[in-house]
Amino acid sequence: MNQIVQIRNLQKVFPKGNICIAENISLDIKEGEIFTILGKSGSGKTTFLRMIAGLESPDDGEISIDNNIVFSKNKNLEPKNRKVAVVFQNYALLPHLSIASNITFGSDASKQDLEDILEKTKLKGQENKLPHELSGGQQQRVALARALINKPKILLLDEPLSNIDTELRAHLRAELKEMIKAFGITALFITHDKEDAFYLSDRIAIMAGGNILQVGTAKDIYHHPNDLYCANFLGKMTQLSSNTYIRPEHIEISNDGILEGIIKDIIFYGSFYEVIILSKNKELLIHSFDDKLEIGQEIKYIFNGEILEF
Ligand SMILES: Nc1ncnc2c1ncn2[C@@H]1O[C@H](COP(=O)(O)OP(=O)(O)OP(=O)(O)O)[C@@H](O)[C@H]1O
Repeated sequence: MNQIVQIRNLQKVFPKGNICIAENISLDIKEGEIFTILGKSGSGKTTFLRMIAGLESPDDGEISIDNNIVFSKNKNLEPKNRKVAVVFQNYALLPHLSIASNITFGSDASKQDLEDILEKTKLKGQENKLPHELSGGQQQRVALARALINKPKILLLDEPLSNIDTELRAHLRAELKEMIKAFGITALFITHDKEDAFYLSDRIAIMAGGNILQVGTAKDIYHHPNDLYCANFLGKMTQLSSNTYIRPEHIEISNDGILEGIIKDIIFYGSFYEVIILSKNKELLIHSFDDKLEIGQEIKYIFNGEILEF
């Protein structure tokens, strides 16, 4: 697979407050993949995306898109010359403009381009409506159509799913993935939400304090976190010794177990139970599907998955 975005030694410090926002970041994004930057608020995700888009200047380093250097010591291409398009939080649609005008706003796309994109985003027949007359899913498609009409090489998505209520969010997330994959476009998605990242991404980079801590598939980073920060960020764990940890799904309540404990609490999460076990004065977290367990019950357990060591 071709590398469509190549980032080398990217550095950026905001002088006010001396905030290091990119500390020597190097990474590659492959053609056709959905690549996610996952990090807590303030980790530097938005600034990173803005540097790729050309909306913020790095202090040092190099960015190439589609084999063209768009930023280096001697070069800083305008956003419109970078073959990128940005989908902003809440889509940033213009409320008083028709769907057609929203899609073509600021673009020199032809009538045929508009027709094509309306067709591809299943918005044919909606072009004369105003944004508020469309459903959440349709509004998202307008935002994608507006981004895609200029045929960018990479789609940059700045937390498009935040501030949307849970039910609609799940629907929009599914449609977003379907659309991106149908267009076959490379996408860089930034989010603080682990679930969105796991759902959408081919690969994920974990960002903290302007650093990329780990890059991999969701499975890679969940099962083989590089450090304790990544491990904790991606899911719950029980500490077993000074440097060993285990995920709740890797402890099993079983009569074959040689370790013993007593159930201290059971929390119902809908599709599974989180069971807190007291064993040798230590609390262990277990995820279980067994709906016969009771608080106070004596149980035996085994470790049935990898023990993480840092
Ligand atoms: N123009 C600026 N000047 C000074 N500091 C800035 C500027 N833009 C962002 N920052 C600071 O840089 C840090 C990272 O901001 P950034 O928005 O890139 O992070 P983020 O991970 O996207 O967070 P969020 O999800 O909250 O937007 C924050 O502490 C922010 O206050």
